[in-house]
Amino acid sequence: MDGAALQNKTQSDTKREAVIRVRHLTNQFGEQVVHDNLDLDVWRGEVLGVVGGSGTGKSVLLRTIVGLNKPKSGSIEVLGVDVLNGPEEERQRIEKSWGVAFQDGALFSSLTVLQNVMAPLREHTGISEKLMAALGGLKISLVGLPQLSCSKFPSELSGGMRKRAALARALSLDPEIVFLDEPTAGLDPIGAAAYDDLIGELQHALGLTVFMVTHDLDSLYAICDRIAVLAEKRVLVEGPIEGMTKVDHPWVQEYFTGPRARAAQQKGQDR
Ligand SMILES: Nc1ncnc2c1ncn2[C@@H]1O[C@H](COP(=O)(O)OP(=O)(O)OP(=O)(O)O)[C@@H](O)[C@H]1O
Repeated sequence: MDGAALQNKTQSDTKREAVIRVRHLTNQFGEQVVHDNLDLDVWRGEVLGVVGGSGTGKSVLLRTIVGLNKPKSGSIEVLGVDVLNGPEEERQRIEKSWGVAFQDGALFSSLTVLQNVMAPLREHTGISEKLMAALGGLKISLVGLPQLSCSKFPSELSGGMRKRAALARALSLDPEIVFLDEPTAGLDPIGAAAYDDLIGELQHALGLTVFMVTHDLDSLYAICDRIAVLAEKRVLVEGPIEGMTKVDHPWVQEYFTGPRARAAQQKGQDR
């Protein structure tokens, strides 16, 4: 089965709502074309794993969708709003519907964990300090951090705790969509599995749509509903992980049928 056939099959199987719709996206830095006419749909309520070789533009895609990178051309709709060319007030409104957790956490180093989690509430809502602190504390519990971490600074946390704090901040405005950039990178296998479980649980409990850039095969098998493979400057194929081994492309074959993939698949079945 080729990429297009796999995509057609999964789309006709289920008529679902695209909460993110990327069309004809082109990103270029100087002479380097990173994306050329890239299309992608992200369905409501799914965990989409975005994979691809190093430098294929996974992070650039994430950054472009959330407005941190201006593309050369193309269109992006999030929850029906044109985030590239729509009215500014629509854009600002839609920004509150998503949260982003970057690879290194990107927390404010001079703020405590609680202050970090309260920051989006302070920016986007007019609620009282007391209510902000209560909601912030709730999000910190939700991601499995102890309450005593509220008063710690990011430098006083472990790498895994920093990732959870970043997730709590991403959840602070009760978003519909969460973007995660390599969330398990740098975690030990037990920490990474615990983080995957947390994402899976939160996605299920809160009905989140998750856009996750990852290299982690364990995460793909454990929690992703669908995979989008970036190669050749576009989404080469998208669909459930089971179909990936049948895609006739050297990188996809090597990635999804190599020994690491087989081990991850086995682990996924054992969970
Ligand atoms: N602001 C920028 N200016 C110039 N080039 C950039 C910029 N941002 C990204 N690039 C280039 O775009 C390409 C894609 O980068 P990106 O970080 O999206 O890759 P990636 O697929 O996430 O890679 P990795 O898996 O290694 O993290 C790289 O060649 C990178 O150097």
